[in-house]
Amino acid sequence: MTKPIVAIPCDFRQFEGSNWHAVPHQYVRAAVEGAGAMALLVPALEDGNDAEALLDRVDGLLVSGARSNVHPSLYGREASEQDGPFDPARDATSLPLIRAALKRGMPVLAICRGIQELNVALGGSLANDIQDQPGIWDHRHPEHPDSDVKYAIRQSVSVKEGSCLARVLGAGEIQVNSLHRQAISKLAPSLAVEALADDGTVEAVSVIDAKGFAVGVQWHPEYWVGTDSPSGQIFSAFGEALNAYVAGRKQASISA
Ligand SMILES: N[C@@H](CCC(=O)NCCCC(=O)O)C(=O)O
Repeated sequence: MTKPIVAIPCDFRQFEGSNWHAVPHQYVRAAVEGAGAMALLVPALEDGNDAEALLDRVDGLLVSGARSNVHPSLYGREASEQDGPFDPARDATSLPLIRAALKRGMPVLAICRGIQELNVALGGSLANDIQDQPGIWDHRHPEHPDSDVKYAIRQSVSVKEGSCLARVLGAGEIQVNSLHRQAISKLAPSLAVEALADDGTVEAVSVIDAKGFAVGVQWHPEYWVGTDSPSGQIFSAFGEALNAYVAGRKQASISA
């Protein structure tokens, strides 16, 4: 069977004095090794991307994490200095892709910034610097040069009974990593909470009545996909959904 192709929207970044379209390798590796797919990186453009044309050529969408934050104007708020850094090109690329992929029933896995984009794309809002709120932990990564330390598994989340994730991981407590200072505030109407941290932070969602796999997680299953069981199970389930989508497309083209 031909490998499914997963679109991954890039960040618009500046390295070595020039502008780059970039995705951290861990997401590409997880798509390839965890989901058995090929990764297609989508340039982050404020204008010029055609979501429908792109989705006609891929089989799924993987929306990665990023240091930048979704611009508050996209969920009806004024932006302040503290809300940054921003990446408007990433916003302009990701949000239309998320909406269009969900409309087609294409598998979507949204991670960290990705779950935040999923929520905003569907009409929800975000809270900034959640660690400053009473009773909320510090979900940010430890400042450390070693990525394995930054992405260390160090937090419990509880997967809800009867959720999509429960069908993949089983309901109950799992251990995850945590590298974020924003989180879902107003939940988009078409999203269901799938997992919560002990401090009440939304850690996973799914799209209600989605035609296919449509899950967002606030943690980073991509990083330990090869060694951490829940991480591997999430990407394996994503891969199964991708293959089912490919088979469905083939069947539709035969019947047409
Ligand atoms: N900016 C958002 C999303 C955080 C996120 O995606 N983190 C992964 C990258 C971590 C890093 O390299 O710093 C937030 O802070 O909530």
